[in-house]
Amino acid sequence: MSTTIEYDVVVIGAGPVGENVADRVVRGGLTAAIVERDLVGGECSYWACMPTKALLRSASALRAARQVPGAREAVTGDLDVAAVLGRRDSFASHWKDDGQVSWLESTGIALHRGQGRIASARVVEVTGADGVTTRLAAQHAVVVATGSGALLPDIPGLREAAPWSSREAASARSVPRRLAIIGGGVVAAEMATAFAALGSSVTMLARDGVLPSVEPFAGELVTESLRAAGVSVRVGAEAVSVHRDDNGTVHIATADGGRVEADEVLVAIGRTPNTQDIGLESIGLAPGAWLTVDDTLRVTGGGEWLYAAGDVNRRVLLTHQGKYQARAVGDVIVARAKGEEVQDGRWGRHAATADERAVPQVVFTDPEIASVGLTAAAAEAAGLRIRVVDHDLGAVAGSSLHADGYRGNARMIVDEDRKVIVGVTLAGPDVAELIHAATIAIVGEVPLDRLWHAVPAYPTVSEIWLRLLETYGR
Ligand SMILES: Cc1cc2nc3c(=O)[nH]c(=O)nc-3n(C[C@H](O)[C@H](O)[C@H](O)COP(=O)(O)OP(=O)(O)OC[C@H]3O[C@@H](n4cnc5c(N)ncnc54)[C@H](O)[C@@H]3O)c2cc1C
Ligand SMILES: NC(=O)c1ccc[n+]([C@@H]2O[C@H](COP(=O)([O-])OP(=O)(O)OC[C@H]3O[C@@H](n4cnc5c(N)ncnc54)[C@H](O)[C@@H]3O)[C@@H](O)[C@H]2O)c1
Repeated sequence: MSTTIEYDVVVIGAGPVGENVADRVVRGGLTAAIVERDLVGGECSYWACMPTKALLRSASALRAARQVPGAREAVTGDLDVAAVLGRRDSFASHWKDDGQVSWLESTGIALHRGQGRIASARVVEVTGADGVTTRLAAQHAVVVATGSGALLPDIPGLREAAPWSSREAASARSVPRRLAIIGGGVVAAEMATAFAALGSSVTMLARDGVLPSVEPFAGELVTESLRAAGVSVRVGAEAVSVHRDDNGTVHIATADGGRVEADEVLVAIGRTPNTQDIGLESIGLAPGAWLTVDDTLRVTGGGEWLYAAGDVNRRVLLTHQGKYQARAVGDVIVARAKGEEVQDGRWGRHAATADERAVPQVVFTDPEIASVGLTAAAAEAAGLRIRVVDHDLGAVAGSSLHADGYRGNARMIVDEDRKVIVGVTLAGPDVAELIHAATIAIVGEVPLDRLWHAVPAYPTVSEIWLRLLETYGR
């Protein structure tokens, strides 16, 4: 055991969230160390957001070109799979973290490589690959930003069949001829889209439906388009046993008596927190559990020095929202350390208020699903008196120009008591870039009367805003 190194703040986990926490802390004038056992940059950079979106982007560009006469005629071939995988490799930085390490160096954040474990209040021990343990003492705070890993269900034979998690899908070196996917959520839908476009024969076992947490019309559009792309979407099918035979073929049996054969099976049924081996037991918390936090990201029952941000607190499992939490937690640690005022009220600088009801997400399927805030079902469950306003996204001038046969739908949820928007879902080609306008309307609680004065440019797809307001009525 070496001597103890002291910092103001110690962050465990150098994913996008941990990096941003450390950055805010250092910008605020404190010293910070970050502990990472794998690659600096985390899941998002190497095995999640970036490589998966790179896998999807080429097919999406090809589809877009094929929907516009003139461009369509210029597209004469299919996807170049090797080029797609090559571009993906570069977006995953070839699974090397030199770039991110240089950034850490430039900001003055100290990096300690190894498994970080809380040893006692304010103390983190880091065990490196060489077995040497370094002790870090945090003057003000320890922030757990260890993220999440893929959840594996207890299906007989599944583990022995060496299934893919999202990691193997995102970093695949080749495209399996047949790919089975257990799950129907975001990872399953995106990877079915990507691998079908890359040439796999894909079967999706969507026990609870396709994208069950988005507005139903959006899930239906994606299901329809996956089927049109040749994906066998089996809604309601539950895998009950899995077996990989000596030839490498995976056999899956479903509860309804169905059978699926594949070369690889991807499991995408949600996440589990990376808290199994971070020393939580040393401070009386349960290993393996999600960490519950207050709005300033302080861990419930963890002592005033312990915070958790990003996937590990289960508030929202998305990079941008985790980074938003990181800004709040970094700033609140600095404020508390300096004895400055803590602004933890609703929408205060140090509170992650948007996590509750203003979270944007884009699912990069065909069509894209962009949403923010509440769905109609969620708003009703929350007891709001709402009006649901739907409009055909393909019926605005900008959409018809954007692509021939543009198909899509838009839904706006209005809180009738406050006359503000509390949810928006857009389903259609290239809607990703439209969603921020909705996020601003929701976070700003812009009254509908005022939104009439936010005039969308003609002829853009954004004219959907005007159509939604007209449908609602003035
Ligand atoms: C396939 C897939 C695609 C996704 N696509 C998107 C997307 O398009 N957009 C989006 O917003 N979100 C997306 N997400 C979600 C996104 O990846 C996560 O929300 C994000 O990575 C969370 O960041 P984080 O920093 O909390 O955790 P992570 O990125 O998981 O980083 C945690 C880091 O902590 C390290 N660590 C863990 N335990 C220890 C320890 N004890 N000691 C030292 N280091 C440790 C890990 O090695 C890791 O580097 C996707 C997720 C998946 C699975
Ligand atoms: N574009 C993006 O923003 C993006 C892309 C990928 C992942 N992510 C994030 O990563 C996280 C993980 O994604 P995910 O798809 O693994 O989880 P998810 O929560 O989106 O979907 C999991 C799905 O699996 C189903 N399921 C649960 N247990 C099952 C079982 N035993 N058998 C069959 N189905 C089962 C659930 O009903 C759910 O539909 C999500 O929270 C998501 O927000 C985001």
